[in-house]
Amino acid sequence: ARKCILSGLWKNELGSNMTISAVNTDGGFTGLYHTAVTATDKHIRVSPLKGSQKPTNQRKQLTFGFTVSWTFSNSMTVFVGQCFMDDKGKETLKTMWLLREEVSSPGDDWKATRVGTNIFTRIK
Ligand SMILES: O=C(CCCC[C@@H]1SC[C@@H]2NC(=O)N[C@@H]21)NCCc1cc([N+](=O)[O-])ccc1O
Repeated sequence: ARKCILSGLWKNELGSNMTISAVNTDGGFTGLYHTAVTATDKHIRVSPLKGSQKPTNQRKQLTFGFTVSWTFSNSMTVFVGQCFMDDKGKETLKTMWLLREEVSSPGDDWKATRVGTNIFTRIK
């Protein structure tokens, strides 16, 4: 494919994997996220994701964003990124994320958000 396509199965350098469903005409998509890591001692479970991308007819290397609402912890992560394709047609999703945990009081708000990067590649 000469254009990045988000739908399919992806993994990142932490060992997490995600499945993105078909992208609809307005760029919306849903999927499932299975994180390999967690900051809680909770048992990790698959969590839903919802996102949107710029329609591919405009961009080859499209930008996107998605939200994962964790089913096992009162926290939420948003990912934003871009799909890059090398000259062999290999796609890479370079992303940054914000992880917001639920804290018990506004006084703890300062420590409630973590930030990081993740790189995703396709799982054949
Ligand atoms: O762990 C999670 C959900 C999974 C996040 C996985 C991240 S998303 C970015 C990165 N990429 C990826 O694949 N996986 C990781 N929430 C913990 C928040 C939390 C922390 C504490 N605490 O630290 O005390 C207490 C209560 C809490 O709810």
